[in-house]
Amino acid sequence: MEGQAMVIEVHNVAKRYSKKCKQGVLQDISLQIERQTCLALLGESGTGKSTLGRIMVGLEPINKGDILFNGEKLLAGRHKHFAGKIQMAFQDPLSAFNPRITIGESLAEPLFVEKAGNSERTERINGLCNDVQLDLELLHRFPNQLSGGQLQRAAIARALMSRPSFVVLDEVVSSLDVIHQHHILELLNTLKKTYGLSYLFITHDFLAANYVADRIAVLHDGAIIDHAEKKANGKWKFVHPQAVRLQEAAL
Ligand SMILES: Nc1ncnc2c1ncn2[C@@H]1O[C@H](COP(=O)(O)OP(=O)(O)OP(=O)(O)O)[C@@H](O)[C@H]1O
Repeated sequence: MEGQAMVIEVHNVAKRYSKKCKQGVLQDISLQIERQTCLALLGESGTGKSTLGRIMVGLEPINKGDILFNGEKLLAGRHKHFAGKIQMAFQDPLSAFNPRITIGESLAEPLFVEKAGNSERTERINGLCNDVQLDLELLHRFPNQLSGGQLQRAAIARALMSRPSFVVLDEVVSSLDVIHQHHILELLNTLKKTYGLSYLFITHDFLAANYVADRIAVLHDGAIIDHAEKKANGKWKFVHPQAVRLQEAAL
């Protein structure tokens, strides 16, 4: 990967929530994501995937190491400094929305921050709803009046509203049925190309990773134990027994 433009780089990151714990949640994590590529972070529950995702959007402080976004050091708490260029979407899309305002009002919020005028707001909201195939009628509803699939499309539109270049997708299809999972994964692939996005796609499901990822890093007990690139024949070659087990369990 030497010489390729990296959107985000994680160098030797360690994270410990409490000094009382002997072992930290993450130990010596290093990874990089190039422009317009998707790195899937695959691992079982409790291995530290969401923690690493939150660290990579600047929501969580670290105990050791460095995170670079477009070559600039990312410090927890300085998320605003990157002006929406890094975004995150979650398993429970309801958590992305204020229950007291309509979906349309929620989608407009990042545009008010940018001081976009009325016509630009309408244009960008309509454009993104079109891209994520969200019916404009739904903009007048409140979050609890949408289905899980509709809400996840709206959450993705909201994450993309500020025109980010890097998005952390934390188990974004886990709560959906297989048909809707497939639709959202297809949508993510299209959006990646349309907007030149880079993703960290957090999942416990090898099949979901296989669908969207250019590379997969396997996280186990807070460490990256294996790393594979999709071969030309669409296959992956893992070496570590735990990574092979995760792959075989899905097939
Ligand atoms: N804010 C926190 N304070 C203390 N411990 C935490 C906190 N957040 C997570 N942990 C602990 O860190 C470990 C890793 O959690 P994390 O949510 O990062 O794992 P995960 O791989 O994303 O799991 P899942 O797939 O179940 O969401 C767990 O043992 C969890 O209890």
